Amino acid sequence: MTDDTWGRVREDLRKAVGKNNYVTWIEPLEFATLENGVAHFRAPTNFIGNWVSRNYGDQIAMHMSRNGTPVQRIEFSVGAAVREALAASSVQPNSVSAGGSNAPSPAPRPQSKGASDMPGAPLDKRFTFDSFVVGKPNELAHAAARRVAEGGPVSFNPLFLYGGVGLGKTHLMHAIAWQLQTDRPDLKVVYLSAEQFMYRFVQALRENGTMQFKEMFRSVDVLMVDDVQFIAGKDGTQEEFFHTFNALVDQHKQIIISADRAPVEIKKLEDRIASRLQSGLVVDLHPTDYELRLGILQHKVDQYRETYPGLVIKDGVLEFLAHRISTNVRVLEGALTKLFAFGSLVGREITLELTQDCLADVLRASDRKVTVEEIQRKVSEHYNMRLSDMIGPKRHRTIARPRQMAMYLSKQLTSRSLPEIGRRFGGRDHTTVMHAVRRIEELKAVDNQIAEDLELLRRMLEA
Ligand SMILES: Nc1ncnc2c1ncn2[C@@H]1O[C@H](COP(=O)(O)OP(=O)(O)OP(=O)(O)O)[C@@H](O)[C@H]1O
Repeated sequence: MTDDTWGRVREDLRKAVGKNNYVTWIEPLEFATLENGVAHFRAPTNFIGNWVSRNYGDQIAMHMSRNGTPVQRIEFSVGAAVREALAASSVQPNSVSAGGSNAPSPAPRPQSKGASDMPGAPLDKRFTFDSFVVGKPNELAHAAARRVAEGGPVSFNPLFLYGGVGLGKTHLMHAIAWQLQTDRPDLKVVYLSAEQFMYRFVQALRENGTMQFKEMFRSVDVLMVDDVQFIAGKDGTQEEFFHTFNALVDQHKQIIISADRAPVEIKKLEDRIASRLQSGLVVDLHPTDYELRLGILQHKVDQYRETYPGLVIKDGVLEFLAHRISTNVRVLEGALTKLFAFGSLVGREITLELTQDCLADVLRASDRKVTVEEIQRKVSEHYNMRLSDMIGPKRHRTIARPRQMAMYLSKQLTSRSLPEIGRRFGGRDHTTVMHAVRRIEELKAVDNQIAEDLELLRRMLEA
């Protein structure tokens, strides 16, 4: 492909994706080679490459083909060329987690005091408190987020939100930002991913702009950093983050952090940083339960009604989905989107049968995988004991026996190793788990009650 052709493709893409998206995502790309139908591009960072690949890959391929260069695949690698345009651009890359694969165009960055010269990512306009469904697994995180969003005196700093993939961390952070923008436009609110923080920092180092970088970050009123686990092991960035963090806390500025796990569990994160991160309020988003999943689906269906008026969804379909898709909310949403699109395309009402056909692959992929935590919960409910006793030190038979059963079930139903199971049971040794497994196997053979209980628990867990 000649430079001319790439020029025309870029022009078409600019029209197709809009100026902001174009400047942020397409302009930094450098066309490298075209071989055997594979177009190779260099992107300034992995982050940009991944994002473009997921969100604009098809469009790039299409416009190349339309301009006489048919391609089957687009590939990205990280190249040395970092376009000045990106550095100079006031529009910064959105976080991957802020959008996911079906992310809409980034909304305009919130306008706030001094926002024009601040780094930060655009907010997703769908991620507000109104669209966040609250249930038991996320009620504490939601309440804490609401409190911070009031913008009153800082009562816990930082607010540290953690939880597994797709459980709503980014959604809550954006919701806080949106509310603050509306109610407290006087505050400088900055949201960005830890990867972007690093990117800005490295860029500042390269351009001798560290002073400016420091001043910029230390002048914000509310700083939100998403997916902070990303900076673990990146020494320079950790150090800078630590100083930024301390400077803001000293000034009583609110900091909100998210990660995929608790601060102490983030490997290669310096101890002093981990301890700083947990010095405020640490709340986790638990895996969704059935009720929450159903609530989210119902909420989404209400929203979809505007796009697909008249589309009928039969009783039992949402319950079926809430039951069968228990991985994460993003997958749940994706399934519903596909179902609605399919239903409206074929002009049929959405029945259970259609759902099973249309979502066969999604349903297969999310066949239930039992976790040690679920096992602990179910077993403690069954024996009417406190969940904390599962991991606690008590050795009385009424507690020790169910604990051994939970260890046994964990070995049977999950792929966790003995040491991993031991760690999840309050840091016990793998020999303790091994002993428990053997003991329960023996008891099962001679004690009908235990055998029945185990069978019942297994069925409940695999349901
Ligand atoms: N309680 C909820 N109510 C409504 N939507 C939700 C809820 N929880 C998650 N979602 C939706 O699920 C999707 C994934 O959420 P989000 O991106 O916030 O997850 P995350 O925890 O940041 O995940 P990651 O670890 O991948 O960054 C989003 O579209 C979000 O709107």
